[in-house]
Amino acid sequence: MNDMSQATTDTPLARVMAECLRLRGIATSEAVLKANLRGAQAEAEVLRGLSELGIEASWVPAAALDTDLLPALALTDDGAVVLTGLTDGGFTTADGQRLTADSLGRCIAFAPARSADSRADDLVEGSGKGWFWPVLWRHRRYYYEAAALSAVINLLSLGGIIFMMTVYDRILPNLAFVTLWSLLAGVGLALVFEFVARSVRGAALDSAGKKIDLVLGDAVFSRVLATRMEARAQSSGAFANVLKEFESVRGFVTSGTLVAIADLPFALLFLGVCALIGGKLVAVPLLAFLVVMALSLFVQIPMSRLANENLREAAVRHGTVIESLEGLETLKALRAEGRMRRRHEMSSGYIAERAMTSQHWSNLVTNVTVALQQTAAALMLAWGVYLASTGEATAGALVACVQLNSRALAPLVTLSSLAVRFQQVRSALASLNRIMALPVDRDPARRLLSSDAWRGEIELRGVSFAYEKDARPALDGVSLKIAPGEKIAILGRIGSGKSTLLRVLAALYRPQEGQAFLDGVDMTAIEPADIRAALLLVGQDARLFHGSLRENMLMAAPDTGDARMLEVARATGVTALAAAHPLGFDRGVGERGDTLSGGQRQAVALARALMTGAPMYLLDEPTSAMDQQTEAEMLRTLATLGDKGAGFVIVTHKHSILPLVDRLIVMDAGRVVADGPRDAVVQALSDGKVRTAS
Ligand SMILES: Nc1ncnc2c1ncn2[C@@H]1O[C@H](COP(=O)(O)OP(=O)(O)OP(=O)(O)O)[C@@H](O)[C@H]1O
Repeated sequence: MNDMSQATTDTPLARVMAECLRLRGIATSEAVLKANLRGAQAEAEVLRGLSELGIEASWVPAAALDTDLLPALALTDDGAVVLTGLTDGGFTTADGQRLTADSLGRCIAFAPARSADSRADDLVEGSGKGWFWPVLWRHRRYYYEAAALSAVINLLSLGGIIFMMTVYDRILPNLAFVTLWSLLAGVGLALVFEFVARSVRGAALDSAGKKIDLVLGDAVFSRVLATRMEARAQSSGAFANVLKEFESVRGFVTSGTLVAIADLPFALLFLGVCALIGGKLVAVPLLAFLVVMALSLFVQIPMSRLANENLREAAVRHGTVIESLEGLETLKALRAEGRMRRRHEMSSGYIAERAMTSQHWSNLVTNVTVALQQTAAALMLAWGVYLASTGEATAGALVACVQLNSRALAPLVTLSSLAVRFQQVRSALASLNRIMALPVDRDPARRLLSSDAWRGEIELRGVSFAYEKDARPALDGVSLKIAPGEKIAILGRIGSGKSTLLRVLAALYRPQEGQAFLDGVDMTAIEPADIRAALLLVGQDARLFHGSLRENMLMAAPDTGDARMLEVARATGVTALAAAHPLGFDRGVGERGDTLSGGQRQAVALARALMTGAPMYLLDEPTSAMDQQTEAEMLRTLATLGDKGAGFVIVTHKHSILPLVDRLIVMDAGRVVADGPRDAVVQALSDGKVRTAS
């Protein structure tokens, strides 16, 4: 089987790959590989996913494998195997089979593990600028091609001008028709070449555009998904807007814009030729050229400021739009549409005003350039007449110089009209650089621990965490230990830090003080995907994603078969949801799960989590939107979970959940104020012996 999409989703490729990597001395778990390779459609995507984990790999045909590259992973008709040794004309696999090279598809060979050496870190981890220019540099071939073609086009156009001069100076006075037709044929040929060169140049830039788009687009989006929660922007809309701006950056570096830049040196060539032909006459276009250049550079100052202001306001406007769309129901119910509309209107007005001023500056440069182009032509002609009267210039030289003047100033007209865009792009690139420099979940310089056998034992030592720098900490010196399989409820008033505690346990946020351990290992030394697979969080908002019920159920465990899905669906009441729709498990759930009720969404979210078979679940009010009967069914499911050895930590405001747990933790103002066996804590609470801050 050579189709990666099949291999990564339908077969336990991640398991086989983890085994292969282990044999190669690279420790990584199935969970981590699944998290990074899921959805990889192309071979290059698999390599990119691995490279993000610091694993160097390459695709090779089976016949090219030698002992240095073994163990390697090979795709077969049934999935994947680990090749461990070479035999005559074939391979032995990790499970003792013998396979011929012909029966194998493409293979992945892994480079041996490298030790992390912090001495190189400064060079490797840049300030966020390293994502863009190196990619452009890698595609420089296309730009060289485009620049070479620009040279050809400019030189050919020079031929046209020389032709015109010859017609005036030699052909017209002598009525040399034969020469005229031969020259005309030459010019015709040059025009055909110019047309071809322009088309090829366009195609080269398009190819560069497509390739750069794929690489950079993916790099930016992957980085956004990998950004640490505490580092991401508060407004998703504003964040999304910066991503949208990536389009403008991409469009700029792969559009005809660069052609105008490549034309600029030829402006000097045209001026040089003008000096050769027209002598002193070149002073006129040279002066015009310098004035336009100076003006173009000067207007960059206000335009840069305007572009920055516009980008900021466009982010605010996008944030307003996204927030309004997400909360449309509530806005309508509160009749608060006007408030959002006004915010949108204000932003739009601000943006339009600045866009107009930018355009005004750009128009000024364009108009001045065009006016100077024409003035220079008129002045050259007038001065040319005087020069011609003294024999210093010919009529042909005059006509050629006027042409050269317009050719020399033409790229400036294009560039000045692109100045607005250039400033937008510069400003967008600066924002993107900031995003690309945000800290990510996974420190690429560290070789993180990875295993599939986490037991779910948790320990926090003096953990403190605040969402914002000077805000009161949401967790304040929390210390606790949770044994594998324990069933614990966390109680506490609203805002006491219960959800934050679960988020820190799931490694979504890192403690600013203190340490968190999983199975005795500091969580900062473990692959975040491993922590999240072992300590599975079901958040308060039970968020589903656009797609079918089945896709949502299988989201965290795509390799699971239908039998397991049905078992979990039955236990969580999701089968009833499927049965109520003609499409069954293929029914769509809408964006965010909007076509389901709140309680139904919670049932699916819980089922989705249970599919993974994690050793410990972190449940944040998982049944808050359910009716009594459904809740009772859920709780029975949770209890059976516990019986199978999995533990859970459940945040709840419901007393009906307490009989299910052995231990209670009470939180107040970010601190643990009571922790112990359930009955003892309930007693202490009812006796008023638990001291709270308020
Ligand atoms: N994303 C966030 N950004 C900033 N502050 C936050 C964020 N989430 C929570 N907080 C603050 O952190 C504190 C603890 O919130 P948390 O959600 O952990 O409380 P909780 O005990 O789970 O409350 P509830 O029972 O209402 O769910 C609160 O003061 C809250 O205002």
